[in-house]
Amino acid sequence: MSFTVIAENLEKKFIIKKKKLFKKTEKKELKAVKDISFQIKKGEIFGLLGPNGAGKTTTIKMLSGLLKPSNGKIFLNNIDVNKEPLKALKNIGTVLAGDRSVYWKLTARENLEYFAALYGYNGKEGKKRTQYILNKIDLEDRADELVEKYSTGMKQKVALGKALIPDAPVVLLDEPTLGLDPQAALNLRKIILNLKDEGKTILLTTHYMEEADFLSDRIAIIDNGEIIAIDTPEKLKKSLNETKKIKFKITNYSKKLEKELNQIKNIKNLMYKYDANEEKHIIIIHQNNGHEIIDDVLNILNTNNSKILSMNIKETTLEDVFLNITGKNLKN
Ligand SMILES: Nc1ncnc2c1ncn2[C@@H]1O[C@H](COP(=O)(O)OP(=O)(O)OP(=O)(O)O)[C@@H](O)[C@H]1O
Repeated sequence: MSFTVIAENLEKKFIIKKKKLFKKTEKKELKAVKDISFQIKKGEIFGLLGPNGAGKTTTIKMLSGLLKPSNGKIFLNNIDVNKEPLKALKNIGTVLAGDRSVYWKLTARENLEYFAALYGYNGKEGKKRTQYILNKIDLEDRADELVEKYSTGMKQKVALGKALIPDAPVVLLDEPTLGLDPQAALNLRKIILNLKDEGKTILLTTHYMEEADFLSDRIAIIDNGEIIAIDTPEKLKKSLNETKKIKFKITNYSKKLEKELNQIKNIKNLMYKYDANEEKHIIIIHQNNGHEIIDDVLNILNTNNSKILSMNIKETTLEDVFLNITGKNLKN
């Protein structure tokens, strides 16, 4: 099996300086990325999914040569980044989260023609390459307006267009849909899928589990600088087969009710929230495999004068996978 991207035992330490009143500045070491390894196959979309501060951006910055790893190795198209950085880094195009590297006082076309020239596409070649990219990022109609007038989604497209100019086989995308409205996010996801169809190898980071699930062939879930699970979205979700998630909307809720529900033998996990819009109490119960708990729940609700308004059994999501491994929510 040949891999286009290989990360071996990558580690990144930062030295944090803390100023203390009347005391010397304290230095502390922070391990943002701790000994992570993964391989990405040619033509694969590989998602790095994790909460804020998990180490996703730091990983992408190491892969793109913007940060030097404290330890570990990176191979891009079998070239060791440490040994031959210039040759290796020719294989990637990177878009960092909130990319500000395009010129807002130029149009998208002017920006792309400028970057095309930097990559050695001159005159007609540059114009041709720009036109090709504008088509790819679906921005032809508005290509001759100033970037400063664009929406966040359009600016993100220009940043992606810039990363595509050199036609590198690997594209690194850090939080590509961050801050975009749902329609713009959907458009960008379609563009990313088209890139995969063209044979590009893509690594994207995201903290949106739906995005990781929708786009990725394989996902590495990262938390606290460590990869805690790595597989296809389907297999990650299947690995949770032992629990079924049942959501109840109910009329009354109390600490006594919660305590009694938690005493049901085969409840693995119980979450409660109040829906202020609908003025309803919601409980979500993870039930251990093969042990029906619905009868027990109904009895307890009954004795606590709480009526069921609705009930549904929920599909497992990557959020559940994350919760199951770490005991916390991905969104927090
Ligand atoms: N240059 C730096 N100096 C010191 N600490 C840093 C630096 N860059 C990142 N960190 C720290 O490393 C950890 C990982 O940050 P990173 O940006 O990689 O996370 P992330 O998963 O991309 O999250 P987010 O989506 O919030 O950016 C955080 O604790 C962050 O504060």
